[in-house]
Amino acid sequence: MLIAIEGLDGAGKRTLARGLHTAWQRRGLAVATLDFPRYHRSVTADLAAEALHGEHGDLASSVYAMAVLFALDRAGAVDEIAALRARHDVVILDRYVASNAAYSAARLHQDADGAVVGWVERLEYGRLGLPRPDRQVLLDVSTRLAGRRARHRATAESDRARDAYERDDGLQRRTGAVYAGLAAAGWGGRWQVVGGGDVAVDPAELAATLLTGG
Ligand SMILES: Nc1ncnc2c1ncn2[C@@H]1O[C@H](COP(=O)(O)OP(=O)(O)OP(=O)(O)O)[C@@H](O)[C@H]1O
Ligand SMILES: Cc1cn([C@H]2C[C@H](O)[C@@H](COP(=O)(O)O)O2)c(=O)[nH]c1=O
Repeated sequence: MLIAIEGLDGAGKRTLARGLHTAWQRRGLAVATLDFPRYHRSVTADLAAEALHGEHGDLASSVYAMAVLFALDRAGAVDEIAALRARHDVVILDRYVASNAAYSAARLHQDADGAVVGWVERLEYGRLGLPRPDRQVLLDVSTRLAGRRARHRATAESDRARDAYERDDGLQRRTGAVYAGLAAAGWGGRWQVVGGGDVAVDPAELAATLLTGG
């Protein structure tokens, strides 16, 4: 089972992914987690991060160029995803293709049925051959809470200074709206929305729900 966790910067995706991982392991399942972008493992991922921290000239100003970098990072992981799926009951992806759709559309002030969302779908699920996830979990934390967590993390961890997307409150707000639209439309497969109203998500409960298909 391939599960993608999606949401805003600072929403708590990594924390939730760890919680799900532990919950499924406790049930005796073989679980693997893969984070995107694959920092320090993929040149394209590192180029994207560097661009979002002000390097590489005007690279970050191009929505499509940034999206291609993120997509090529994932394309380089197609075999790895297949191998992980072959050896595990559950593979958790911390961000996946929908991140590219949501952030690109938000940057272009488009919504979930805008042109760039269709372009991401054709590029990644089409030409690059990425597998569609069995379930996409949208961690629907408010922009305010996600922003507060991202700011707190930036002060607490010296290597986690906020990047250009994280500093842009308007972009985060629009990204949240696009994510909601993608989930409502069932973009790329089935979605489960959790954490709305900033309620705490119990990873063990969610792990059980995802397995039973609820
Ligand atoms: N449920 C929670 N309650 C309190 N703090 C949380 C919770 N979830 C995450 N945090 C904290 O918020 C910060 C961001 O969390 P996390 O790294 O999991 O977010 P993320 O969505 O993976 O972020 P990004 O996409 O920017 O990497 C971290 O400092 C984390 O400890
Ligand atoms: C994978 C991916 C990410 N992004 C955006 C989302 C974030 O703002 C940055 C960096 O990701 P991180 O999880 O905060 O490290 O990049 C994107 O636009 N498209 C993608 O495919």
